[in-house]
Amino acid sequence: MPADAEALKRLVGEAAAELVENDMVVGLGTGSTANCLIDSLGERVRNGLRFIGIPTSKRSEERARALGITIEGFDRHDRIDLCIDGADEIARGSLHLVKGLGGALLREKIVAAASDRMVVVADESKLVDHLGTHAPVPVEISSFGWESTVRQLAQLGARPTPRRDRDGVLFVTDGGNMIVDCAFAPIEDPPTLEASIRAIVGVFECGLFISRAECALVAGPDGVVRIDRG
Ligand SMILES: O=C(CO)[C@H](O)[C@H](O)COP(=O)(O)O
Repeated sequence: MPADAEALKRLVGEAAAELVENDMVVGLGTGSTANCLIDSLGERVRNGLRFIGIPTSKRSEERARALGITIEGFDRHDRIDLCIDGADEIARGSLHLVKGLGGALLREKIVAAASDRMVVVADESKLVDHLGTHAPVPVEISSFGWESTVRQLAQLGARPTPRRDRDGVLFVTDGGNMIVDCAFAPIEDPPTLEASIRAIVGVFECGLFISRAECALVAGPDGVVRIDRG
C-alpha cells in the first residue's frame, strides 16, 4: 500500500469518487485531497459518469471544468445530494472538523449546509483526539473593522494571526474577505466555541464544522478506512 502523503490522497480521492452516481448534484471540496477527488471524478466522467458539480472555490471550479465536469450553481439547485471535502483536523468519534487552511471555509460551509450528506476525505495524519491540537481555527471576517474583530477573537482565548501571503499582503478569499487563523489550546467544547466565534459581529464563518460530516474516508498504509460518526 502507498505510504507517502500524495499517494494516500490519491487513494482516498479514488475511493470517494466511487460514491458519486449518475444524475447526482455533488459539492466539490477544496484542497490537495479534494483535488485528487476531482481528478478521479474527471476520469469517471471520461468513462461515462454524468453528474453536476457545485464547487467550493474558484480553484476547484477551474480544475473540475478543465476535466469536463459539468458545473452549476445554487440558482439551479436547492439541495446537494452529497458533498465531499477535505479537512485539516478530524476529531475521532464526533467527526467534528477544522477546515479552512486552504482559505475556502465560508463557501465550504455553505455547500456542506446545503448537502444531504457530507463525506470528509483525508489521510490518517488529520485524525486527532482534540481539535486544535495541530491546526488553528481559520475564521473568515470582514475586512472592514478587522482589527476590532481580531481583538474580540483574542478575548475568546485565541492567539489570532491575520493570514498574509509570502509578501506580507493580507490574504483575500474568493468572496473578498479576510482570514484570521486562531490558535487555541486543544479545544474542549467545539460546539460552544463555534457558537461564540459566530456571535462576533464581523465574523462571516469559522472553520469549525460541527456534526456536519456523516463519515470520514481515511487513507493509511493499510488502505482506506470508513469511519462513521459516533
Ligand atoms: O478546508 C480546506 C480548504 O479551505 C481543505 O479541505 C483543508 O485545508 C485540507 O486541505 P488538504 O487536503 O490540502 O490537506
